[in-house]
Amino acid sequence: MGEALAFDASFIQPIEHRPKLEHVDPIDEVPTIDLSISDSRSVEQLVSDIASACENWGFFQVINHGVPMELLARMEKVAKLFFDQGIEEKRKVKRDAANAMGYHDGENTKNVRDWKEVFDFLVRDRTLVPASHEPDGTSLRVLTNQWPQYPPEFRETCEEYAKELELLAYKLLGLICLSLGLPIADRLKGYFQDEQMSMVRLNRYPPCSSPDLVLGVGRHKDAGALTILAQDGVGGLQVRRKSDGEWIPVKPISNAYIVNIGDIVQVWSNDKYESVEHRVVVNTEKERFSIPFFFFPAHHTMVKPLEEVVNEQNPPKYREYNFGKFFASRNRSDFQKQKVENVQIDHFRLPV
Ligand SMILES: O=C(O)CCC(=O)C(=O)O
Ligand SMILES: [Fe+2]
Repeated sequence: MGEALAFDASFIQPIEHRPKLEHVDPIDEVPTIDLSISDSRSVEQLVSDIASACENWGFFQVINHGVPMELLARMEKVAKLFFDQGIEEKRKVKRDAANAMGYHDGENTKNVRDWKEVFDFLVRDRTLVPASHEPDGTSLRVLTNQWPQYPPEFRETCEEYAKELELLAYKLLGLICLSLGLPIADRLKGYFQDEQMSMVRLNRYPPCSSPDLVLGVGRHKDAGALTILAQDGVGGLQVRRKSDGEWIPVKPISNAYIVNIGDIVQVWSNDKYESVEHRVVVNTEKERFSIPFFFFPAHHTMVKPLEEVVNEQNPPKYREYNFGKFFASRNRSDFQKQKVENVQIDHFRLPV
């Protein structure tokens, strides 16, 4: 992805979405939560910290999360070695309409091109997904991973990483369950076992001569249940603060993961927790790497407010929707510019 692309109009954000690049001093920041339990820190305290972070921010960072830091370091290394290759090499594992996994450098968020290149792989290889976004279509297709030859340890490292992150995802899902007052931490696990659609993405954001005109990823909400993100020390992720709508940078903390609530947890919690908008700004100097793990349930999951959460005073705010179809519609814009804004959970909101 060359610097000359800076002047390609497809990257240019509408004026109202261009980033302010001057330093913003956040009055308060995304909370950091220690996941370890000790004599001085009970599970109840941890669950209560998770509840406040989910309600107030929809985003938090976690430390003492159990993922070995040497494994993350190896992931960052193979990501860099892969992206540092020439475009011809990377395009050998290019994603296309037939295979959604692999390398690509042309994603659109809200119809503007993102200033990044990515490599995607599934946590469960050979995952079933709906063949089309059409609501009536019932046929499925199989998504498979494709792996580059270089670096040779790429595949093994990615597979090992995905397994570790899945464990962290279950841990966080359990804590979120408890924080919503559900009696059993494993209540939501069944939606993910066997056929989960979870995937890991390696992102590289190249430096850009006009960072004021573009975004690494345009503002968006994540469609899954949770996202668990590793970012390097460069910074660039910004979160829309719920209290005032300001874009607040998420400070890089070494050895921490950033966790955010996705659309599914918003619906499950009947809006107690919200999936918050975020975006990535780029800079003139440094390339940035990040690695999100998107925790997605099985394609056939029907998403609706949890029975344990709704009652007469808090009636369901959404009608149910099929996650696989939601995901398929959301991803259409990756290949073809869409004339309309892509699907959002608000389309399933029930009238009050
Ligand atoms: O790179 C980042 O910091 C965030 C990326 C992101 O939000 C996404 O890929 O959904
Ligand atoms: Fe995101």
